[in-house]
Amino acid sequence: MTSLRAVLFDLDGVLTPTAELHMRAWADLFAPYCEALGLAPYTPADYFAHIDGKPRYDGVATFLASRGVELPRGTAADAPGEGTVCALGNRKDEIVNGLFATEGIEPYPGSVRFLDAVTDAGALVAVVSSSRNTPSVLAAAHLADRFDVVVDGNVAAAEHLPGKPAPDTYLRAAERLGVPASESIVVEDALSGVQAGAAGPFGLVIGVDRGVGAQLLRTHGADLVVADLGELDASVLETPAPGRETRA
Ligand SMILES: O=P(O)(O)OC[C@H]1O[C@@H](O)[C@H](O)[C@@H](O)[C@@H]1O
Repeated sequence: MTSLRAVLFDLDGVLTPTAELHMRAWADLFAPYCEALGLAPYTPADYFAHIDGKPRYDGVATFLASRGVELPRGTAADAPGEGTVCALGNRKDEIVNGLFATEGIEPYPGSVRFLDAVTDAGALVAVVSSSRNTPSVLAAAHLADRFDVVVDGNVAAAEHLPGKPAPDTYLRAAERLGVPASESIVVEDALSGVQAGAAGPFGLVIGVDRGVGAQLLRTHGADLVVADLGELDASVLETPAPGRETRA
């Protein structure tokens, strides 16, 4: 049996509890927005279905579409506000950075134990996140020097890589590590993230259930679901994904 040689970790919700802060910031943005416009109220289910794991402006556009709202895209230089997709995304970025500063960022202890275990076993490791805040979140969590490769929202924008649920950012990370995707594990907590894993020829897709629900993670592409990465050890590097070789 071929060992899996690389582990590609999502960041928010997998390595750090920052998905929760992103979730709060999106609610702070969209709950009053929906109320003011008389739209159906924003709920946590909207985050999981439309926003979680996706690049910032894709999340805004997908949520607005769910309420039948279409705004001009605008540009990343738009002042935080409500007139364009980018302006709304930039407002949310102000809110989430405020939360990062006031709440602080510590990694999940179980995730650090799993990272230690696979690294000690010789696996190469990467972070693959849609977030453009990845460098500051990794630094705040004291994880910046733990990864061989980082493919984040900034790299994706610079290299014109489509974001999750497309598999491209994960494929790029495996390529940069010099490990075939088929020998790489994708670790994700978001539906868009496990979909990205299932859309590529990866060796294994692990779902971490931080609220999405184990069954939904499985039906969207996870081969294996855990509540916390502390449940796993380096033996996962020997885990074949059932039927994986028949996938794209
Ligand atoms: O706005 P950022 O920091 O670039 O992050 C984009 C997305 O990054 C993902 O990692 C989060 O799951 C989403 O909640 C977030 O919206």
